[in-house]
Amino acid sequence: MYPVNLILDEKACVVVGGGEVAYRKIEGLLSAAAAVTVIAPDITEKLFSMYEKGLFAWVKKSYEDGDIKGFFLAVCATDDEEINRRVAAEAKKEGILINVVDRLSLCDFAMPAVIRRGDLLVTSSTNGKSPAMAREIRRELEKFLDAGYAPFIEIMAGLRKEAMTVIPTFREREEFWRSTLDENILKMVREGKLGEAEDKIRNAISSFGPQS
Ligand SMILES: C[C@@]1(CC(=O)O)C2=NC(=C\c3[nH]c(c(CCC(=O)O)c3CC(=O)O)Cc3[nH]c(c(CC(=O)O)c3CCC(=O)O)/C=C3\N/C(=C\2)[C@@H](CCC(=O)O)[C@]3(C)CC(=O)O)/[C@H]1CCC(=O)O
Ligand SMILES: NC(=O)c1ccc[n+]([C@@H]2O[C@H](COP(=O)([O-])OP(=O)(O)OC[C@H]3O[C@@H](n4cnc5c(N)ncnc54)[C@H](O)[C@@H]3O)[C@@H](O)[C@H]2O)c1
Repeated sequence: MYPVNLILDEKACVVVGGGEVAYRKIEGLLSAAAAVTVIAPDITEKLFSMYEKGLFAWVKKSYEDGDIKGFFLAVCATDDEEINRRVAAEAKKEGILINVVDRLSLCDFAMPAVIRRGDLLVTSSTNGKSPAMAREIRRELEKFLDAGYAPFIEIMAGLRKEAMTVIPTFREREEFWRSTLDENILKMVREGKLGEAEDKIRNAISSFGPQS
């Protein structure tokens, strides 16, 4: 498996099926800001209330060949083996990225277990060997990934820009960040001392120079 983070902003993605598993996949796609269409004759209550809020489009029908044409990515989450196989075949023919929820052999990509903290994304997968284990590892890692990381990444985006104006070369910036952004900073973030961590880095940027 080769890890990539797909950029889905507003890209047309389709989910075939509207059960509990489809719900999990739809939530993931919406978290990535995809434009989601669901094709299914019926959907769960939870999904229906999301549909009523306008979170995705719903084509209320059973899948037929041709239904996923034009989509960038497709997820097939029905309980019908024959439909899963046909959706995968259409995706292959049309060159659409496909995930069939319980059939790695029909997939172009598999879903990992996901932790999001703002723009921080941490994922866990087992090459399909044990999804339950991917889930448990995700739950374990969640304990260490503090909510403070999300606002601090926003702060870091600003500090990074400042460093670019002060520290001239890529090589020096690389060296700078590797020595400045250490475990003490991460500890401050975990303790909620975001301002203190920011000041420490800003001081290091302003004192950067041949003499330092
Ligand atoms: C990570 C996660 C993401 C997500 O779904 O978004 C995910 N499965 C999750 C949970 C989960 N899935 C299953 C159980 C029951 C226990 C068990 O069987 O282990 C549990 C645990 C639970 O729900 O407690 C059943 C299951 N899943 C697959 C098969 C088929 C097979 O193995 O042949 C079967 C057997 C069906 C059957 O027996 O009928 C296949 C896949 N499931 C994957 C992803 C892909 C590989 C990921 C990897 O590399 O590990 C892959 C290959 C394809 C795909 O779906 O992309 C999500 C955790 C999210 C979270 O909580 O964070
Ligand atoms: N990968 C995973 O993580 C995982 C975990 C558990 C189960 N599964 C498998 O995923 C499948 C779906 O599970 P579920 O619990 O969501 O099932 P479900 O029965 O709740 O939902 C199935 C959905 O598929 C839709 N559907 C059925 N035929 C269709 C068709 N011809 N066209 C469009 N939609 C159609 C139904 O309307 C329903 O919304 C099952 O086969 C299950 O074995 C996968």
